[in-house]
Amino acid sequence: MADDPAIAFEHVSKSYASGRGGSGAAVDDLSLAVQPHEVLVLVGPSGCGKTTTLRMANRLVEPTSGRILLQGEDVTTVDPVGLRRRMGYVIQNVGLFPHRTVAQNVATVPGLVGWDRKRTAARVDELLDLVGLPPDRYARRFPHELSGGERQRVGVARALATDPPVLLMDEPFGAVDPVGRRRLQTEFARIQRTLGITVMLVTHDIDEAVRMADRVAVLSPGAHIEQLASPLDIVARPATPAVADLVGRGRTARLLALGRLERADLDPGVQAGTGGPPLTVGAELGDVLSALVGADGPLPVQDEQGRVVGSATPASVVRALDRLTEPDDETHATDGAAAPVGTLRT
Ligand SMILES: Nc1ncnc2c1ncn2[C@@H]1O[C@H](COP(=O)(O)OP(=O)(O)OP(=O)(O)O)[C@@H](O)[C@H]1O
Repeated sequence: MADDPAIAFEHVSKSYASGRGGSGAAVDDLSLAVQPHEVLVLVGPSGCGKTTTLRMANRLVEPTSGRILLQGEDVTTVDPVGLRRRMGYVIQNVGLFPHRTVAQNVATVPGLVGWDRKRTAARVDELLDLVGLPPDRYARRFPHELSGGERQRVGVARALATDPPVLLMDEPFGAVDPVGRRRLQTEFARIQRTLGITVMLVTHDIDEAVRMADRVAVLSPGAHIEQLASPLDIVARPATPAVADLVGRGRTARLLALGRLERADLDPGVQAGTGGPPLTVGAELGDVLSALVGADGPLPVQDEQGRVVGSATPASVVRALDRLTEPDDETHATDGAAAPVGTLRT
């Protein structure tokens, strides 16, 4: 069981009774495994089956066919209350109980599963601290006394209350303004790493996907997997035209955020420019570019031991982008979906 995926979808399909005709299944023969401790993000256009997929995992929607396993166990054999305790669920707009305080909202599932008052109160305080809402200031407030971002934090705390190994998140930051959203994403990434929790997250925002994910599954209608890969691979080497289309706008900017400087990108000469901070092999390309913009020439680059191993110029960044987008084997060279970065402008 220890080696089982956290969640496995095996040939899962879902057709809604009200669906038109037989061919338009919301989810059509999906097989997908979410590994323990990873953040797997489902991204794709509206109506492609993301929410249906997520809701089948916790049995808010029953599959028409196929099996879904939670840590090796068929979810249909787990009683629904036990299942919810093992899978937290966070949705857009949270769905907090409006007439209950923050503390009472977070205590919902512990109450359902019969925790005593003391244990519940301690857990509520711990979780509010974890999500950045100090209990002395927030525990007694009501949802209408919170900002949108604070409500989302309460939603995350509530979903984590019984320490579930798996968290399902459906557009969890969708209702928050872009700045607050970015902050929530960063904080949530910290919480996820701290807890080592397995996360399956649904979004239609490719930037959120590549920022949050260990792996991204790009879906097309019927929850068909267009590509399942690391964020960098998705952006640098889209496997199909649909993926290329999704990452197309802003692709170079995303590559600058995801890509790293390597030795092979450097100019061999060790000319020391001035005005920029020291650069190291492995630096984020966006940081390299920023440093070069503030410098008056090539910048020396050090290895992990602090030895200067070459210098970085704007050409180094272009080389890095070309390296990242070069097809590295036949599987990536599909239909010219991954245009060389030199042809892309963000
Ligand atoms: N209860 C339902 N009854 C009938 N059809 C449904 C139902 N729920 C979803 N569908 C249909 O199933 C398909 C997939 O819907 P789903 O909500 O899973 O997509 P999604 O990718 O999450 O979309 P969005 O990004 O817009 O939320 C859509 O065509 C939708 O109209």
